Amino acid sequence: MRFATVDFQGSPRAAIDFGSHYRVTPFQDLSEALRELDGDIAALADISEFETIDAGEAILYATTKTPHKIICLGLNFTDHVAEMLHDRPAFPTLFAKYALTLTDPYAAIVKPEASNAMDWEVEIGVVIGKPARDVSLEHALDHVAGYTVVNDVSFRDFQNRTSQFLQGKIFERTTPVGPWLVTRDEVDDANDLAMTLTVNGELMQSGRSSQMIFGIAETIVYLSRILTLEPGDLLSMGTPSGVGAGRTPQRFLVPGEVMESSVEGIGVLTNRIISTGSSTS
Ligand SMILES: NC(=O)N[C@@H](O)C(=O)O
Repeated sequence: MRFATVDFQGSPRAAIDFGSHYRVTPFQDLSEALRELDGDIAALADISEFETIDAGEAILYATTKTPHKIICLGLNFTDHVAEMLHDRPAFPTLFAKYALTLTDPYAAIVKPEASNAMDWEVEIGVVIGKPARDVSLEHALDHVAGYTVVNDVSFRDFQNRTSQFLQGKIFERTTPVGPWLVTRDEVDDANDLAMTLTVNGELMQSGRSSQMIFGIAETIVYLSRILTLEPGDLLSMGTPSGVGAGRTPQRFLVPGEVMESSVEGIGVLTNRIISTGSSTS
């Protein structure tokens, strides 16, 4: 099944994708729906109270607009570790983002005046279903509601100011998520999906999630030793090689450019970079 957060009469709503139309539920987004349904995404389809909107008219918002936690892995693809001149990490390199950092799958993204090193990173997003605490590798994927696409847009000049990534990863409304949440049964093996990113149609990143150093189940086990992963939380699994900072000469995004971030079997994000003061709609 495929789910999305869509606009309904001006506000976001969790919805089920029925191809020609969306069935719109009372929940404000998929994270809230998962929290209210104890992580059982399939139960969303049984909600009796709903409206419908034509798929052609649907405006899609960030799949998860209100996650309690957004936990990201850095340096999790062997070729990206190499291009960034880092050593292979012994443990997952973690950083967080805030809900205010997230934006919609087709939104224009404002290039902040403060940064001149805006970069792209296509990633697989994992949306948590059932709460996960101290889970085993065998059962780890049972806690996954589904997958989505994330572009971990990064600001290298801020990111490299200190040993911590955070300040280069949390600029307001710069991380698109979506277009859909695709349930596990629809994805053959999320640990072996093709991932690409283009800028103005030029291929920048082309990798497979099979290059991940820490896989999805392993990461859930690792994090669940630290804290409870709650329904609607978003994990972002890291990016393959081909980022702007890894190139010679380095290349960064400027207003007018368009990124397309795609993950096989899940979807494509399309985002134009605009300058401050331009309208985002
Ligand atoms: N370099 C860098 O920030 N990379 C991470 O975000 C990543 O590996 O995904």
